[in-house]
Amino acid sequence: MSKEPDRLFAQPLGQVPDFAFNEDVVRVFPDMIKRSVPGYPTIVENLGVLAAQFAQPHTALYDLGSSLGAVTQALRRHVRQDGCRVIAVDNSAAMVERCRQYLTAQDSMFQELLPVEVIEGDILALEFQPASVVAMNFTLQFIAPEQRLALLSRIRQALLPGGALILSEKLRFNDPQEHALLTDLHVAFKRANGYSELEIAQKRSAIENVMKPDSLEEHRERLLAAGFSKVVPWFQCLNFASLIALP
Ligand SMILES: Nc1ncnc2c1ncn2[C@@H]1O[C@H](C[S@+](CC[C@H]([NH3+])C(=O)[O-])CC(=O)[O-])[C@@H](O)[C@H]1O
Ligand SMILES: O=C(O)C(=O)Cc1ccccc1
Repeated sequence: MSKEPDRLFAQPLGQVPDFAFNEDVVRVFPDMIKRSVPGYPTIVENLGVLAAQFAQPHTALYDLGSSLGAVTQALRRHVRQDGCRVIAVDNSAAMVERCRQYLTAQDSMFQELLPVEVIEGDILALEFQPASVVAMNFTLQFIAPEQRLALLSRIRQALLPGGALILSEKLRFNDPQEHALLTDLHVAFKRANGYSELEIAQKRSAIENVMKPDSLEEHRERLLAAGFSKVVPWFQCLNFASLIALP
């Protein structure tokens, strides 16, 4: 894993460009996500444990918006069902290239890992194979809001009985006081992880046009509208949460 620290927003940028998953972000991504998303390491590790409970023999396990493949690596280590394969999908060429390198490194360190395919492509254009596990770890929030229901409906159609969608997202809150409190506490988390006020402010303006969080209520209603039968939150740390949605 690259150990390069995230200083992408440390200098005044004048006009802050919209956030993009480009080569600069790829270089610092492991550090950036760990210092920016409270609970991220816990979510990734437990996602493997959860997935192992839902995986069905001879099915696909998807990691949608796989970035550098942290979730894919957890799936490959934890799932022991016969004949499962992991399909990781990301539309950032820079992410996909580095992800493939990390997975090759994982292959050389562990035996009996699930086979994996990394696809460079848009998850909105993906033809889903029958799947028992679909993980979207902080990816739906980057999909245009008007496309989210259709995507979740297609995931629901691909999911087999006994399977699950595991959906992690940054949340917003309808109650203004709750929203302000958890947003302030997230800023405190970033500060405690060494980000300056300038870094925090510039990152906020970089992501505000490209990342649109929903509330827990919106997620639940949309998942039910997409045909899921049950939505169970299993983790929340400040304004970041992860849900299990059952077909
Ligand atoms: N339409 C799309 N199609 C495919 N990929 C997309 C699309 N839109 C965005 N992405 C990809 O979704 C990923 C979101 S990061 C996921 C972290 C990872 N899951 C992790 O657990 O480490 C979340 C974050 O950085 O907050 C990026 O790699 C984008 O290129
Ligand atoms: O940094 C933030 O404030 C976030 O909300 C999370 C995040 C993490 C990594 C890339 C983009 C957004």
